[in-house]
Amino acid sequence: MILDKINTPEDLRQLPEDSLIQLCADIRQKIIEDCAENPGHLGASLGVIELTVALHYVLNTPYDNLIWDVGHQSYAHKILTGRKDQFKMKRQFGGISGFPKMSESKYDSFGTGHSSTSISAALGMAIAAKINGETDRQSVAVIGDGSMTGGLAFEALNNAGVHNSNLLVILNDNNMAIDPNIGGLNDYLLDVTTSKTYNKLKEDVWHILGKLNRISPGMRSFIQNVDNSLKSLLLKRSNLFEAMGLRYFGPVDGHDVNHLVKILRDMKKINGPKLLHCITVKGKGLKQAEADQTTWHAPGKYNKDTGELIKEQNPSPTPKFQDVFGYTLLELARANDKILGITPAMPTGCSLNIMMKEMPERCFDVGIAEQHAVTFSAGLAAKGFIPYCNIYSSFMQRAYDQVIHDTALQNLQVVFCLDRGGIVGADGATHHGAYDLAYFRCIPNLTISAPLNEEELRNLMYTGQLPHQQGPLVIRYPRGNGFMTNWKTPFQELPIGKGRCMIEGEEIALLSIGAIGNLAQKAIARIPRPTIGWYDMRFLKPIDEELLHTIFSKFKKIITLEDGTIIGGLGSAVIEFMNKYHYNAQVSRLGIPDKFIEHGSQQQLYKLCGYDEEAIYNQICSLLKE
Ligand SMILES: Cc1ncc(C[n+]2csc(CCOP(=O)(O)OP(=O)(O)O)c2C)c(N)n1
Ligand SMILES: CC(=O)[C@@H](O)[C@H](O)COP(=O)(O)O
Ligand SMILES: [Mg+2]
Repeated sequence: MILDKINTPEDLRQLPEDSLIQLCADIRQKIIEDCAENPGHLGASLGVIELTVALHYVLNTPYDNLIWDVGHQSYAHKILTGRKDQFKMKRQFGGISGFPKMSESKYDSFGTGHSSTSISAALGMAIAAKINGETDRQSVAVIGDGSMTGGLAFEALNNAGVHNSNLLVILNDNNMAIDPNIGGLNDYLLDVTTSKTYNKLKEDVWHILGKLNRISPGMRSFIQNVDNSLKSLLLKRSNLFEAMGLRYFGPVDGHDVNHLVKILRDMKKINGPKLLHCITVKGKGLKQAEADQTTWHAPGKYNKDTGELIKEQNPSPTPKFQDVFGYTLLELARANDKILGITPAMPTGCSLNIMMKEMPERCFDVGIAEQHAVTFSAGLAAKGFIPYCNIYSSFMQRAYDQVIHDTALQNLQVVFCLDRGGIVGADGATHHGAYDLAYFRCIPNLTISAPLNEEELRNLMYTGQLPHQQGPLVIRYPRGNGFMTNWKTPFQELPIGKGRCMIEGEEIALLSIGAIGNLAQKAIARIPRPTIGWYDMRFLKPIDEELLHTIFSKFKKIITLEDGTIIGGLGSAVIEFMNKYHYNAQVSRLGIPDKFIEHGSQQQLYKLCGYDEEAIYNQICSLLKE
């Protein structure tokens, strides 16, 4: 294996060009073998192996900046940049991250995980290099066609066009996001790829480029100028990226490593912002992954020889929360024709695809565009529809102002279903839904809820569409399976802002919000009753003050439990209540501490944060001893 001899890009750059194809094959084999046992984002990473090898071969990394948008496609990059042996432990507790991370490697020029950031970051680095007089330093952003639909990417392109910096954007166009990439940009990219006029222009540009290599620098700049003025008019009219001020090259075959090397070498000689459009295949090299790209985006375990997916040994008898959302929304939508479903590019992830199958005209996949998803929903609500806007908690961070300015301020009835609230597991720090309870609690008009289980999720979703429901409602639930086998219970309206006592107690009151309360229940079951009282608060805002008065009048020891950051969430709300009404109690707050939490299983991370079942039990015991 050639890969055996390669540990760093410096080793790679010693290889003759004719061995690059074999190196790509070796890397592909390693990724397929390792991910079979230790799953991750397979499809995207298989699609950029040739690009990764060509980039590290031509660029002078880490002096040159190389930024991977989202970063889920960075496996070949990790293998080639000193992490070959650690790759087996990626995404596991204590192992390397599944995403690029500046603290992990000097070759990770910028940390990613959320989409559409790469062009902004690369432009920042390109301008920094320019200011520093480093005219030879390249800054390269590799961004997918899906991530290019994000508003931030467009903001960056718009800005890049007016700076004469050494920025290269590689558009990795595989015509897919996690689900099929849909929208105007996607149609445009397909047009560019197939248009005859366009390909003619492209050939002319390559022709000039080829000649540039063989002539003197003075002549080169003269021809470049002539080429620019002759073509700019035509290209600017016909090409979006040229119109924004970037020179456009392509489309090229993103799996022809030797051709990519040649093109990248040529492009290094051209100053100013430029974009190379590469056509790739998501899942390249594994038949099943190419055939079903959505499943193989992050497929779980599979047989490395046959590519057959391995079924879970003991599948959970309870449903995933996301599926409870999906089936419940369809059920509600059948009965209420005002209900619509919105997702920013996660129809499979959040299970809106369940409603999409039956009612495609009432579901909207708006692209990787969380800000737009929220304001679009607000617009629909302003005209009397009831949008269920489903966004993963950590991606909702993008749309904060849209929730405040466009939705809450106008008190519009949008139901925000926040999937992946709390610790998510292997995706790690970029993806934990740690902050939502805290960042939403300070927004007026917003009702914030978190269901304890499937039945509660259904009832909250039901309550959200009732005619007397006012303003925006947040329903926040975690990644993974619920707790009930018979979860399709009849709908019941839940009183807004009301919590409930689950277990009566005498010495300590444990107040929880959301599904993490089920761990509290288990911990309390180990203590002889009736010592510990358990309260499921259901709503963080408005918080149930009546219930809190009852609790504070009875208990002097209180534990709060939330699967979210301690600062600003339930614990903070309870302490604020205590101060407001001058109660005096000892309040211990369990939740995510004030630091970024890495990757691992959910259980490992609950333990790390001090709120797994054992930690809750220990906290109760230590309070009992006092
Ligand atoms: C802000 C944000 N929203 C959603 C996601 C979830 N997500 C991760 S990868 C992906 C699809 C990306 O598509 P593309 O950029 O084309 O890359 P590909 O997977 O096709 O290589 C999505 C929606 C994310 N990481 N960040
Ligand atoms: C890279 C990315 O952002 C998504 O693929 C994310 O990993 C999906 O997470 P779930 O597995 O929780 O749907
Ligand atoms: Mg794509």
